[in-house]
Amino acid sequence: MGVYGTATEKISIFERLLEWFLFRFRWIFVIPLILPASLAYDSYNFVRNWFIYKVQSAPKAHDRKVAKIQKSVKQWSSGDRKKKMCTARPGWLTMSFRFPKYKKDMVQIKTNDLIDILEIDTNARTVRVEPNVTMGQLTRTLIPLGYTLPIVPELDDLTVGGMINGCGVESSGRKYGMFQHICQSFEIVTANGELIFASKDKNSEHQPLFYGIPWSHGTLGFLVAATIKIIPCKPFVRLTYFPCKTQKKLYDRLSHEANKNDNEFVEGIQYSYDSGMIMTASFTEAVPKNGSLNAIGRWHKPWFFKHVETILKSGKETVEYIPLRDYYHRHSRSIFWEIQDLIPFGNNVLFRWFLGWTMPPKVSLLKLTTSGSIRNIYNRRHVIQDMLIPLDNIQEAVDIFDQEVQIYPLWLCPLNLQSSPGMVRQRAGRNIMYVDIGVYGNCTRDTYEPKETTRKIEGYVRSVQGVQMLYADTYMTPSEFWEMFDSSLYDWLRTKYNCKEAFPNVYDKVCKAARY
Ligand SMILES: Cc1cc2nc3c(=O)[nH]c(=O)nc-3n(C[C@H](O)[C@H](O)[C@H](O)COP(=O)(O)OP(=O)(O)OC[C@H]3O[C@@H](n4cnc5c(N)ncnc54)[C@H](O)[C@@H]3O)c2cc1C
Ligand SMILES: NC(=O)C1=CN([C@@H]2O[C@H](COP(=O)(O)OP(=O)(O)OC[C@H]3O[C@@H](n4cnc5c(N)ncnc54)[C@H](OP(=O)(O)O)[C@@H]3O)[C@@H](O)[C@H]2O)C=CC1
Ligand SMILES: CC(C)=CCC[C@@H](C)[C@H]1CC[C@H]2C3=C(CC[C@]12C)[C@@]1(C)CC[C@H](O)C[C@@H]1CC3
Repeated sequence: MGVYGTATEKISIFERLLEWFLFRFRWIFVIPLILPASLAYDSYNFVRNWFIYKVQSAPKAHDRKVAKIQKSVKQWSSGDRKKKMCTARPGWLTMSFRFPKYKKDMVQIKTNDLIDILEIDTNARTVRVEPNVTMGQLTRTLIPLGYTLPIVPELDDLTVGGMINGCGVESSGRKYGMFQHICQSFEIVTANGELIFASKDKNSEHQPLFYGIPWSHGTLGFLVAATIKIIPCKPFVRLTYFPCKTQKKLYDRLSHEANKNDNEFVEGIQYSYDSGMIMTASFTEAVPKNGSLNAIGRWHKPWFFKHVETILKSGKETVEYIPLRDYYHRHSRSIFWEIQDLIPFGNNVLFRWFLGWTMPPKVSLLKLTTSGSIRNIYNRRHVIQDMLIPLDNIQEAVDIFDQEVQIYPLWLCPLNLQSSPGMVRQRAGRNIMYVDIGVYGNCTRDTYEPKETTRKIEGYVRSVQGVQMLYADTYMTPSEFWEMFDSSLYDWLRTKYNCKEAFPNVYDKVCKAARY
């Protein structure tokens, strides 16, 4: 029997065929099981969250929940401290492809029930939330009140805790930066069980901790609440599509629009080496009489990236009016473009009209049911990476992605990176326009080796003072990691707040060895 693979990973033709079959025909399982389960899960949460919000029981319950967390941490602190702590959020719920290995050897602190919006203060223009509140929950609550978060990372199930302890980017990043930049303060349970308030305010005693938390992945304390800025919004966005048929036009347009103050939102989708679409949007009160309304979130509508591709093919600059919530979650229904591997015929008009209302499958349930064989295929062929690099380097960066993985579409999301203290190293002393290049899909290059290829890309990203989003697989060594990220504030905070015994170092949580 023929054997394929690298020296470390030999597999037979039979195994490969079985994997391929399971991957290709996964929809047989996804449609009758995962879709109804996703619908049931979402419906339950919708009703539960609506009820809790209406009876306003969350703020009282919050103090009780936090006291329980403090008690568990104090118990750990007075114990033998042989094991370190992490949250008890199960690996399958998290928005990365990997299952965290580290959790099973650690003391898991139950932060799972911190799932409520605590307070919306329209005078102060803030919302105070628990960390497991999701982006979908926030847009559903805030938009009808005429408010929104300045940055809404698009997948419905992303959590505030993940966006703060990890990182969050979205098409309004050109104006507001990353999710951490729209936060005002964090309430943290420290390694000795104390509850502290870390605020952006320069007079706040714990201000350095406020800057240290983003990207630290829960290794400086447990986040139990966050106060985030809100801004007034309007019910629609006016979205302009700029088709670009050469790479130069695409990047020139991206750079021009990212630096233009009138744009609230700017994103690009690159469909091939030399073509793509740049989209800009701003809030608008109503659809003008001759305007074209497109409720892209409705169940029977084409997947957003396919709709954009159709406009690209037409080559016509186009304007559409889109309901705000549909715009924010435009990539949810097709999980960017990942859905085409799971349900290849999902964008067919008949499927959309008959079963579109059951979509999308929940990422967490897909993750929970990813068998070993499917995981092998993903490990060998599939790339899920986001690299944040200076916008001026985009051409060079895409050349490297093209040479190494040749995956399209690419997601291009400009973001204004502030020069503030913290793990993300940006020492210019002024804001610099970065771009997140998101690569999600199957690699078509024969030379692709997950580790070597990713290391080459990581090396390039470091060389231009870029950073890799840490939900993705990172193959860097500790010294390479700390060359990419800034440890000065982090290390000092680890000592000041007695974190070294309590929590692993962030590298040990995010490196490949810590994940299945
Ligand atoms: C031994 C020790 C003691 C410490 N004691 C305290 C303390 O008492 N109080 C306290 O608050 N902190 C303390 N810290 C933390 C310290 O504030 C941070 O490490 C701080 O970021 C160091 O700044 P730096 O410019 O020296 O380092 P750098 O490594 O140059 O920069 C650190 C961060 O600041 C950013 N930065 C650099 N230049 C600029 C700029 N011009 N504009 C905006 N951002 C910039 C960088 O991007 C980076 O994220 C201590 C750290 C150490 C190692
Ligand atoms: N548009 C975007 O920006 C997108 C971003 N992502 C990425 O997905 C991830 C978010 O996924 P999500 O499932 O929401 O979050 P996760 O559960 O994956 O959490 C991410 C990290 O934050 C830590 N964390 C979460 N909550 C707390 C808390 N209350 N206290 C302390 N630490 C905490 C976790 O620690 P522990 O390991 O202890 O649980 C974990 O290390 C982010 O890393 C983000 O970068 C993914 C898709 C889109
Ligand atoms: C916009 C940014 C910054 C990132 C988007 C990343 C997402 C596209 C990925 C994050 C987690 C990924 C998972 C999958 C697809 C791609 C992501 C949503 C799967 C659903 C693919 C199918 C597997 O069986 C389960 C995966 C879980 C994680």
